[in-house]
Amino acid sequence: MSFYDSDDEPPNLIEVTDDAILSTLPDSTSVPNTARAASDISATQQQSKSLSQPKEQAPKNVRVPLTIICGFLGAGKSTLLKRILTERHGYRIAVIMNEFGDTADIEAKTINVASADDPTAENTEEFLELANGCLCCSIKDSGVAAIEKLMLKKGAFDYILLETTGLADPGPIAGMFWHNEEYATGLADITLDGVICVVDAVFGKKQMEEDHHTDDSKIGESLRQISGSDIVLLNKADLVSPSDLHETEAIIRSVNPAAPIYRTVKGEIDLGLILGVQSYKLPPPLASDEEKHARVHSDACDHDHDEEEKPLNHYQIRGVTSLQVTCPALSQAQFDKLDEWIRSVLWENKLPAPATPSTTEGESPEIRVLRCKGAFTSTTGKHYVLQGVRSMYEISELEENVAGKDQNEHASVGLPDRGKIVLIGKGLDDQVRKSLESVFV
Ligand SMILES: Nc1nc2c(ncn2[C@@H]2O[C@H](COP(=O)(O)OP(=O)(O)OP(=O)(O)O)[C@@H](O)[C@H]2O)c(=O)[nH]1
Repeated sequence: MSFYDSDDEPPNLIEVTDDAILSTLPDSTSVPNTARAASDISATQQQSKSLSQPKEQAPKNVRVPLTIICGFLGAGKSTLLKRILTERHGYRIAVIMNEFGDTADIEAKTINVASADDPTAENTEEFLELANGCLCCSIKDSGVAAIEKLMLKKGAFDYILLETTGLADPGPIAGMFWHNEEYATGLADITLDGVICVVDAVFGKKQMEEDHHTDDSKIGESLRQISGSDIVLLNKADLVSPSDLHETEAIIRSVNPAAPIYRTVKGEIDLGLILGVQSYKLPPPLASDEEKHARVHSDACDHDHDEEEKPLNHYQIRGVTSLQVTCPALSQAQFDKLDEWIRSVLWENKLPAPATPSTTEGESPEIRVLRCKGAFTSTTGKHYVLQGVRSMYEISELEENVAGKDQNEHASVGLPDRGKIVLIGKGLDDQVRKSLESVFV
């Protein structure tokens, strides 16, 4: 069946009135219509008209960054979205609010969620003008076809935000956008900037505990969301005590040590920390424990730091664990061994056979890596970044102008003295650590 069979066909643009514009905003009262300049209005009308057919002068060679916003049910995803859309950031943003819940469908690229009996799945596509002068194209549809069709309007917006449902697993969605070269149409024009997970400071810990207690062969959604994220926002920080915040942060960090955690109230955050961060291109912020500790506690930090590093002795998150291994500058042989090791673990879910088999070590448990990141150098002085989502991974050489940047210039840039590899997933025990470390001997 063709992807563009009539049932799957994404909707055409509908003309919108000012009332329609305001009613589609997350909170229409917060966007004063009078704030729009006449020139902005005519620009909007011009854009609206041009939407039904691609603008000929639209730049075709620039990739549009996309940020996925996932997070627990009611954690504050829409609040964050609203905040981004009403900030003066200069981006013209396309927003996709969708029902990307059935991840298997996404992987199969056969999504058609607009089922006749789902009243929320009505196909609408609207073009909005916001008070800050940015344009917002909102697609309340959920198929890949809708995104591809959106990309035909490339040039009308320069950033895409995709808000998933509270139950969505961001991994397959991120994977789809990350390695989209195989798709012939619009998706190839998108570059994945990063995945933000909004965690509810009030219920997040309970949610993770519940997911932790589920069947050990499964991984709960909240843990998948945290493990698949590049940035975590611990939202509703106003509603809980500092010690509760700290405890939730510790759990999040134990699941995903590679993601910076920022405390927020109603999604209030410097947008430079979450948008345009190029998580899949630049070295991950694999800070030392001390630096990570400082970053997590940079603001609203009013608790006793001596209390901080107490282990979580009442429970451990069993569903997902992480493994961090440092590595020296790699020779070509070590580089090849690392590549082979990663392939075995990500593709075959097992450790490669050791060069000298040990009689003391038993069968390795099944390994399931949800996410891996790393940054390291070669003995020839080249810098590399490792990125992986599920079974897909990429080791890319860092451009010299990026590698040479001062660490302070960009939160994500700056190579550690020693390389570091982080794996997040299941079955990452000491045997896996030893096996990975043996690559660097
Ligand atoms: N006190 C407080 N309330 C917040 C904060 N952030 C969001 N809320 C409120 O929490 C409720 C849920 O926020 P939403 O932004 O709708 O959450 P969501 O993640 O989009 O919800 P779903 O789409 O249903 O999963 C709303 O009533 C918000 O006003 C915060 O930082 N502090």
